Amino acid sequence: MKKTLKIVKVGGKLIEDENKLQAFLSDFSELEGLKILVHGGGNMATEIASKLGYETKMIDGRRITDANSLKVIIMTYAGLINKRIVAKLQALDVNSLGLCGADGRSIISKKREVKEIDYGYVGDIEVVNSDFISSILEQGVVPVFSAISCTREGELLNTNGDSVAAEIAKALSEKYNTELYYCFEKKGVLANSMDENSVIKTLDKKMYQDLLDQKAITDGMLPKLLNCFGALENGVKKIFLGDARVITENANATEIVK
Ligand SMILES: Nc1ncnc2c1ncn2[C@@H]1O[C@H](COP(=O)(O)OP(=O)(O)O)[C@@H](O)[C@H]1O
Ligand SMILES: CC(=O)N[C@@H](CCC(=O)OP(=O)(O)O)C(=O)O
Repeated sequence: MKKTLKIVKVGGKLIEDENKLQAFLSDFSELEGLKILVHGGGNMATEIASKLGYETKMIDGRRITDANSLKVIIMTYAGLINKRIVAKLQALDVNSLGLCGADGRSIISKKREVKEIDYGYVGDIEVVNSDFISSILEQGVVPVFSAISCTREGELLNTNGDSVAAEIAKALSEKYNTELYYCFEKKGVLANSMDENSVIKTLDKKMYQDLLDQKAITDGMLPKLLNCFGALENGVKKIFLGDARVITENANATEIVK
């Protein structure tokens, strides 16, 4: 029988608040079984870029990444945020290993082709090295991924954190029963973005399409849900979206179903 593997993505707005980050990591440290953490950090990168005089441009929840923003992103995601999270997990007695896509050739991507929009140094994931990742897991070590992938030619690329989590979950579904949890600043997917309590408990593809038609899904929720439905169709067993507590208590969150 396959073991269960939980892949948890935590968004940038939760990790930039020290108290929220600590509470989340404490809950994460108590999760039983095999687990992987993927973190974002978009807000912090925007803030640091601005201090350096670089302007940030986002389209539909995705960052337009020029050469300067790429440098900021590598330093912020793979450096500051990733290493801080790993150190905090060590203090919580979770032996963890911080990675970006170049480490262990774990996430190989291709630079996104320019169509209507030039996203710049942004990667679309081609291969996840599931043998390498499972070899870490089987040693009892928890991989912590930043939202950076790497091309076969050795170029680091900014990669949406939600996509990193979904692609890891899909690739590891051959070896494990995978469950995907997206933790962000709302309680779940909202039917009405003005009403924090309009959480949709169960979201299927038909309802998703209706919400898209009504323009009730915008910004960062667009890549999140696109990734969720892609993951569900590619072997991922359970998917929940909610606030930081969704990993321990998912009754009030959104479950994605076919
Ligand atoms: N229908 C919706 N339900 C919930 N959030 C939504 C919805 N539509 C747009 N959003 C926005 O999407 C954001 C989540 O995406 P994002 O900011 O990228 O999160 P994270 O950085 O945590 O991954 C929410 O904070 C909210 O502003
Ligand atoms: C290409 C792209 O959009 N990459 C994202 C990666 C970080 C991320 O996903 O961070 P959050 O989870 O905090 O939103 C970005 O640079 O914003």
